[in-house]
Amino acid sequence: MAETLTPDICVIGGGVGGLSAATAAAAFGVPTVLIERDVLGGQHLNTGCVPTTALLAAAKRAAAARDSHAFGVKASGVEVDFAVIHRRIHDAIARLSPNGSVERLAGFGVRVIKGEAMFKDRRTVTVGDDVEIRARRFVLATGSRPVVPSIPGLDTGPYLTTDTVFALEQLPARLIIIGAGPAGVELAQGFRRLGSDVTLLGTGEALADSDPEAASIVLAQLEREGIVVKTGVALVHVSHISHSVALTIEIDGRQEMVEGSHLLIAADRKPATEGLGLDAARIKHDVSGIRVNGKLRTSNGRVYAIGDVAAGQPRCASAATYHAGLAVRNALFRLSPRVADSAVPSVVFTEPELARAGLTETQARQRKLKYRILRSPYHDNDRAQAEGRTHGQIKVIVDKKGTILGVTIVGAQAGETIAAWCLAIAQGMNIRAMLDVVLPSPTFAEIGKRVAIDFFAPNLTRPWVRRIITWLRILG
Ligand SMILES: Cc1cc2nc3c(=O)[nH]c(=O)nc-3n(C[C@H](O)[C@H](O)[C@H](O)COP(=O)(O)OP(=O)(O)OC[C@H]3O[C@@H](n4cnc5c(N)ncnc54)[C@H](O)[C@@H]3O)c2cc1C
Ligand SMILES: NC(=O)c1ccc[n+]([C@@H]2O[C@H](COP(=O)([O-])OP(=O)(O)OC[C@H]3O[C@@H](n4cnc5c(N)ncnc54)[C@H](O)[C@@H]3O)[C@@H](O)[C@H]2O)c1
Repeated sequence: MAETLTPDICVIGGGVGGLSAATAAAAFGVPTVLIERDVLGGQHLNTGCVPTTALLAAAKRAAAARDSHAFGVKASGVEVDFAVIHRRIHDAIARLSPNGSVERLAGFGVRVIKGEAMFKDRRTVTVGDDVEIRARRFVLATGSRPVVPSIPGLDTGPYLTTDTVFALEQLPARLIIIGAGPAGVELAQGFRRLGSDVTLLGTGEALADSDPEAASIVLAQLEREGIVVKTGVALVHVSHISHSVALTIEIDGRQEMVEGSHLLIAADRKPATEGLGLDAARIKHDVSGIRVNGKLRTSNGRVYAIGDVAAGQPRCASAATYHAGLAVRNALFRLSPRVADSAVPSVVFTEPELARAGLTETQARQRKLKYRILRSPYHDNDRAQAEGRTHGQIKVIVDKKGTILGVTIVGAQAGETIAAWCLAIAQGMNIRAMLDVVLPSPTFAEIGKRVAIDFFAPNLTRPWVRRIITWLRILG
């Protein structure tokens, strides 16, 4: 072995989780090594959140330009130049890449090693034949990879995954998307608004992890925009013919054919555990990922697993960064903070956006909690009416005393307005806090105040309240 290193912390994987863990560890002044086999930044920067957001930004402008006549603004002949959109997506990635570059990490005190990491034993990792690392603690942040479903005929021709779709330099004329989770739904709306014909296929319900009322509002909008959505389908066969693809599906016992120019698989992801030598390190794992306890510790006490590779955890960038902070604190200080299972919010960045903090109603029911639902529609909100963005609602779940358990907002800017609710849930606040706070007006955030008023409204007509008012009136 050419070199042996003995850092305090060795992080494997340089996605958003690994980068956060490595920089956090180095900020405490401890020797830190980060191993990455590909480009730094992982899914978040290269194939996930950043390119999707850049695509959706262009799509929103195209949709706004087309809809502008309703506001008395005529924008005729809206044209999409996909080459510019492609360039903007990759410019955004390039502008953000320096934040996690080898040089910047070196500046923080992180040594980056390029190559494939593999455990040799319980506390030794090798990178090829060149480097051996014996660290005090390891943080595994190797993320996940797209799963390609086994459909007869699929492998006989080309198809896209979320890893390759952002390499497209031309707009797909007729796009079939398999997978109606957040990625499939966001990309369906993005490509449709840019001019593709889009068919979105789900084997189960679309946006199945979201509140069904909220998901139906998003799906209705997708259909209004001309996206063909089919759920509960079985994928029977794929035929690649010249420059097109024909997919046979079965729906309600009937077979039908869906044709397109391109096929995008956004169906599922699997944890990236292969080739890591987990068994040599006695790290328990299965198809769902690396098994962790509530402190993100694996069956090998020296090793933590975070982000997409950790079994049973939400797969999103915010979970990966949250985990990174917890794992580093546990590894360095043995503080043992535990993962709070409702701490990680989620947002589907369609228009309307679908945002959740804390529990959904389904989760509250599964946990047999006693709860009350408060709702307020967007069409009662001043800003929503003034801007003509009235599709949506807020749904708040509170316990009997009003403690906020969960919030789902579907509507304009839901991804921004959910932030206040994330704070409220993290601090264990009561819905009264929303009544007491003064909000700027007119804002979409005011729908939160409306539900708080609804919670307390029944009290205002109670006999004892009337009696107090009567007594005070007598006293002058
Ligand atoms: C299309 C799409 C859109 C998304 N949009 C959002 C969004 O809007 N918001 C959100 O919160 N989440 C979003 N996500 C999910 C989010 O991107 C991921 O949950 C998050 O990036 C996972 O981070 P990670 O650090 O755990 O893993 P990854 O980003 O997968 O990084 C893992 C890294 O480890 C490296 N690696 C793997 N094995 C080894 C090895 N043996 N040795 C060395 N290196 C290794 C990989 O090369 C990779 O760079 C999206 C995902 C997709 C696909
Ligand atoms: N805005 C966001 O926060 C955001 C956006 C995109 C992705 N993500 C996260 O990234 C991860 C990946 O997202 P995703 O949407 O690709 O995956 P997902 O697992 O969330 O959804 C995949 C969908 O494909 C379906 N599916 C599974 N197997 C299938 C098969 N064999 N054939 C057809 N359909 C199948 C599932 O039922 C599900 O509806 C998720 O954890 C997601 O939460 C987050």
